[in-house]
Order: sequence, then structure tokens, then C-alpha cells
Amino acid sequence: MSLPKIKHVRAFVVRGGGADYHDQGAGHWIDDHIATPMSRYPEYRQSRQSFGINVLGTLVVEIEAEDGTIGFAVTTGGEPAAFIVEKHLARFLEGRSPTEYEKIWDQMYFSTQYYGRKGIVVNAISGVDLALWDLLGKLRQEPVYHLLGGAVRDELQFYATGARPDIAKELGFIGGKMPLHHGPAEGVEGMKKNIAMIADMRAKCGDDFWLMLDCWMALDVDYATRLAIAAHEHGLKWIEEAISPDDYWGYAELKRNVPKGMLVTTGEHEATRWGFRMLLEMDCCDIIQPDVGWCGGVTELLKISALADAHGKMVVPHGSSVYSYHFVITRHNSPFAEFLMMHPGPTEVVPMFHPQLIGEPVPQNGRLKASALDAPGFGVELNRDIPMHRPYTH
Ligand SMILES: C[C@H](O)[C@H](O)CC(=O)C(=O)O
Ligand SMILES: [Mg+2]
Repeated sequence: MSLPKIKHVRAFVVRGGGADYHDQGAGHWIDDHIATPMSRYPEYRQSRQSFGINVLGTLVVEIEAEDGTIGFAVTTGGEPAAFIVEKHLARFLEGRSPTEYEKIWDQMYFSTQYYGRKGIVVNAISGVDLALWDLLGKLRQEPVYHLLGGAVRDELQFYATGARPDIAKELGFIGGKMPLHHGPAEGVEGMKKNIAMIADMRAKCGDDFWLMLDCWMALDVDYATRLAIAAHEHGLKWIEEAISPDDYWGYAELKRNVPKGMLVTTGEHEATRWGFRMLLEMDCCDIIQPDVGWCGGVTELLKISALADAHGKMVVPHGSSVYSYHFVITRHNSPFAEFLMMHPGPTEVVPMFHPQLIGEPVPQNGRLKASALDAPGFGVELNRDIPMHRPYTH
């Protein structure tokens, strides 16, 4: 069956929430004294927005086929990524069939390799790749998870990321991942506060609920090791992204250092099969956490996950809503998913990519039936009532 060819690729920038989930208003848990690599500077400790975490904004990529069908995706990267999509990547799609996603990915990656490989360029490539899969699903009238091989289980189960694992437990999630608040520069007092928070949540959640800690690249191996040993007493399930994503040697050391039974996880700021190959071959972690909108899109995630499977490792993608769900439901080595709590409290389940997506499914009692994904493409529509800016054209 021949599908209509790709007519046009467009890139827009949107401000406020959505894929750039750190772009939230004041008083949100996600911007409340979270430990980061910038916490060594007291002036950048209280708010991640103070050092520019939300400076880029959301990127929306639209791919229109000759019959007028539009596939779209949202990710981060804002205006610089919009430039790359319009001025560089679009040429590898227009006039082509949407079935050629392998060749298109290859050409996007290798044509930008001299200035790309990771970061914004791979965000842009991911956005285009996801929009292409959405278009393919819409043209074939099938959900993306069917195109990826079909569901291997009937439902997804979720852990929640947010400052209130105790509420996540009441909402039916299988676990709660808390942000770390104090980095090494806050000394012994900071370490005591970190441990006290874990102990407090363990007391509130009881013994059997999974508790995890997200360290957002803030630590060094020594601090992370001491934190892991102290947190083990309170049954911490995993320590996430403890150190710089560039420090593969540090991750390998940390994995050797943590108490038996505690998992080391990382990878949300890693990209492509080559980046994840480093994490896997150097035995840096137990679970890899690619973000589908940052690691190279679904086309690349399939390769990353096959590599992880061969190494006996789990793949639990970072956030990214429907873009993760359509993948997780199709893979045995992806047994559960993350739900990022975007409610400021966070006391309620609200859509992760609000206000950009319409029809975004959210977990009910910590679960989501595969049938909730049964709509063409990624099963969501773009909210065209929000202001979208197209800074570049071609
Ligand atoms: C809570 C973390 O600091 C970050 O905002 C989200 C994240 O890393 C995750 O969901 O994982
Ligand atoms: Mg994380």
C-alpha cells in the first residue's frame, strides 16, 4: 500500500508547561529548592528557573502529508530546535514517504553529526521522529503501539514522580519518586535534611511502597554513596541520576558502591544508541531511563531498548506521556512507566503535557488500560487554542 508523501514540515515554539515541564508558575513543587549541579552557587539554589531551566520552551513539530493528514509531536528545544527543524532537517522528509523513517532518521543524525550528537539537535530529531510516527499511525489508522509490535500486557502500571509519595500511594501508584532538595554544598545539615525527608516518607507510606530519589545530576560519587548507604536503612528502591551524565566512570563506581538491593538508574539526559551503549557496557546502572523526546525518538529508542534487553537491563523511559506509553506497553523489559505529577501540590493527577495535548490519557488508580491508547498515531490532538509561534520558515 503506498501512503501519501510528506508535503511540509513546520516547527513552532510554545511557552508555559507542556513538554517543557519545568516552565511552571511560582509555588510549584518542581521548582522548590531542588538539588541541581548549580546548587553549589547559593544564588541559584532556591529555583531552577533562576539559572534558566525553562529558557528554551516547548517545540511543536508538524508534518503534513499530501492528503492533508497532519502528524505532530511536542518536545523541548524551543527556538534553536525550531531553526534546526525548519532550516536543516525538513529537507530529509519533504517529498518522501512517511514509511522511510529509518533512512530519514539516519540522514537527520549524520547530516547534523558535526554540530549535534546530543542535546538540542537530538531533541529536534526526536520531535521530527515522533511527529513522523504520529503521521504514520494516522495514515494507517492505527495506534503507534500496534506499529511497534503490539501490547505485551493489558495495562500499564505507574510510579509517580513528585514531592508527595504519600499522596501518590493514596492515588494508587506503585511507588513515589521524590526530588532531592540539598546538594553537597549544603554540607552535613543538608545531608541530614535529605535523610530526614526519606525517613519521613517511609513512615508515611509504610514498608511496602516503593520510594525512589531523583538527584538530577547534583551529586558526586562520594556524596551519592553516603546518601545511598544512609537511605538504604529506609528502604530506598533506587537512586536516580546522582551524578553528571558525562561521568560514566563515576556511575560504574557508584553502582559498585551502593548497598546490595538498591538500584542505580540514569539516562534521561543521555541520547542515541551510542550514549546508552556506554551506560550499558560500562555497567553504570540497573535501569536506563531514556526520554523518548530527547534520546532520538521512537526509532532510536527501539535500538536502545534492544541493546538494554541484551544486557539484561530494564528500560523505564523518563516522563514524556503518550510518547512513552506507546513504547512501554510493547516491551517486556519495560515493566512499568513513570507518571510525572504536574499538579503544583502535587495532590491530584493532571495531564502531563497540559495545555498542549488534547485527549492525553492519565492513569486511573495508578494504571492505564492498553485500550486507552487505541486511537490513530499517539492518540492525542494538538490544542490549537494555545499561542504558537513559528519563528523560522523554509
Ligand atoms: C524531579 C526531577 O528533578 C525532574 O524535574 C524530573 C525528573 O528528573 C524525572 O521525572 O525523572
Ligand atoms: Mg529523573
